[in-house]
Amino acid sequence: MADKKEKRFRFVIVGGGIAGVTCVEQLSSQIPSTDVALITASPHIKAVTNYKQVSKTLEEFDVEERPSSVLEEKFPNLTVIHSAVKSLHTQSHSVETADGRVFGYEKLCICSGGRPKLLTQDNPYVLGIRDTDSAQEFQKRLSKAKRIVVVGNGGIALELVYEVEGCEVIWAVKDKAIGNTFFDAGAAQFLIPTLVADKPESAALCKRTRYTTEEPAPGASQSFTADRNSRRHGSGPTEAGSALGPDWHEGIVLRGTEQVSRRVLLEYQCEVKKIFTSEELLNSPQQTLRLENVGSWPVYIQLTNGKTFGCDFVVSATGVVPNTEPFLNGNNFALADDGGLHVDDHMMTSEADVYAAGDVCTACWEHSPLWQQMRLWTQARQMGWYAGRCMAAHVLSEPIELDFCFELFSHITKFFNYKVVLLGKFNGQGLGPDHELLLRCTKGQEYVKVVLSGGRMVGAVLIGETDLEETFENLILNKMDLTPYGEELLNPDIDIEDYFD
Ligand SMILES: Cc1cc2nc3c(=O)[nH]c(=O)nc-3n(C[C@H](O)[C@H](O)[C@H](O)COP(=O)(O)OP(=O)(O)OC[C@H]3O[C@@H](n4cnc5c(N)ncnc54)[C@H](O)[C@@H]3O)c2cc1C
Ligand SMILES: NC(=O)c1ccc[n+]([C@@H]2O[C@H](COP(=O)([O-])OP(=O)(O)OC[C@H]3O[C@@H](n4cnc5c(N)ncnc54)[C@H](O)[C@@H]3O)[C@@H](O)[C@H]2O)c1
Repeated sequence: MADKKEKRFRFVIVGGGIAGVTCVEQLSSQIPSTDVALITASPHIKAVTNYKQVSKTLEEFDVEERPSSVLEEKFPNLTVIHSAVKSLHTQSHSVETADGRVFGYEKLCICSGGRPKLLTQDNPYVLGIRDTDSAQEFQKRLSKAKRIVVVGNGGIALELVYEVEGCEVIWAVKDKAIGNTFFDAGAAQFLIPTLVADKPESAALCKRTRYTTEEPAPGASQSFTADRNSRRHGSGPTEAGSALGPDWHEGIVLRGTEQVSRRVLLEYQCEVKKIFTSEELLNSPQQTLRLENVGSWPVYIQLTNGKTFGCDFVVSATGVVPNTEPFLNGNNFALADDGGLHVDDHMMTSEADVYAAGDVCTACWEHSPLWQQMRLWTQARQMGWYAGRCMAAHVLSEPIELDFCFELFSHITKFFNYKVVLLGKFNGQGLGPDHELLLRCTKGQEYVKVVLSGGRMVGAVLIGETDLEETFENLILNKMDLTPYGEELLNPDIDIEDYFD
């Protein structure tokens, strides 16, 4: 390492995903004369386009994969290096890439993202979905599949069970309701009928009520079948490396071999006990399967509820692990419990002059009472942008305060073809029993849940075209005492926007 010729840059950013690219853009526009290097393992970079600030904290944007030359043309100060960082030497302020080059830095920002946290690492029948390569592999295997098992209850699982057609899906969730990372059991109940046949809804009654949920019994199953006529056709592939994001499935056909359309069997409150091939099963002394099933599937999955399913393959949609490995050896990074690089309120890690942003880091500052970290595209952009600002402020010796975007958690997404907006402590996270829920639900149309604490709105889940996000965001940010309004707050006959004008 000492013999290798080193090229130095003032700023080095690692990772061409949303966090890294946004950080580069921010640095380059704040200090146009400075030299910046973007080192990325992937051949393309991700760019935010059509950015729209929907309200004070809610934002929407598209993400495009672009050749890195587009970024270099825009910022003449920028050099893009296509190679993976193999090691980091914080003492000498340098990184070494897989092709043996060494780059020195004054300030470094690690934006290397995450990778799927698979149920098992070495089983060819267990797939994760992260980037284009893995999405294409999934699509290829699905096109020959009759039955798959999806394990996990977060964003990817929710998207897959809705999108996959022509293949039976066994969906194993460890919770009592679907979608636990994004919403509560009430919202899950609202969404579940969407997995059933696409019948036109009869005129729905709008009702407002206190929050109640009906949970399936432990180990219970539910099955759903739907007819769908629509088909999507493929567009060009995306590059390997960076995480996919909103609407990643829009461009690809997710279809199995069967004529049936969507068919989902839900297994609640169970985890995976064992995954084995048909050969392993035949050779196993304790045979737990009925013999007629043996050999008809390439892989079998045994669940903790005692059921075993044969399938073509298993999708492990069980979260992400931060990509920290190349940076740890020989350094002294503080890591959070989830394996992310510990960052403070200036996006600084515990190593001097090393910052981190996006899925690779864990926000360890004292959070605003209404914000929490989730590994999302929006937060990757916000963190990259703020890290760039902090790095610039530090070299210019300017003061900088935690950005307003970390004041209130907000996320807009789409599940089961419904617009979903999440605000603040949307699931009452960390509030204990000391909170109240108000609910308005119109079957097939909208689900509105408000979380109140001490009479103040602290969170909301809005599903459907509710048009309430901006007003609710204001009510949350203003910390207004809403006790006098009681349940009128969700009265559908009152135009709430005018009400609080
Ligand atoms: C299937 C899927 C669907 C999703 N849908 C949504 C959604 O609807 N909404 C939403 O908000 N979020 C969604 N997400 C999450 C979102 O995509 C991520 O949170 C976000 O992309 C993280 O951005 P990032 O820049 O931190 O990391 P990444 O996008 O993972 O980028 C990391 C970059 O670092 C590079 N890299 C890694 N290691 C090295 C190394 N050693 N040296 C050099 N370069 C390296 C990689 O090549 C890549 O370019 C989804 C994720 C997946 C997988
Ligand atoms: N629309 C969106 O916003 C969207 C869509 C897709 C993905 N994403 C993001 O992409 C990333 C990856 O998605 P994901 O769905 O893999 O992660 P996730 O964090 O959203 O969900 C992981 C799920 O797996 C479950 N789980 C974890 N370990 C398990 C185990 N051993 N057995 C059974 N279940 C287990 C968890 O309880 C959780 O329900 C996440 O950061 C997610 O937020 C977001």
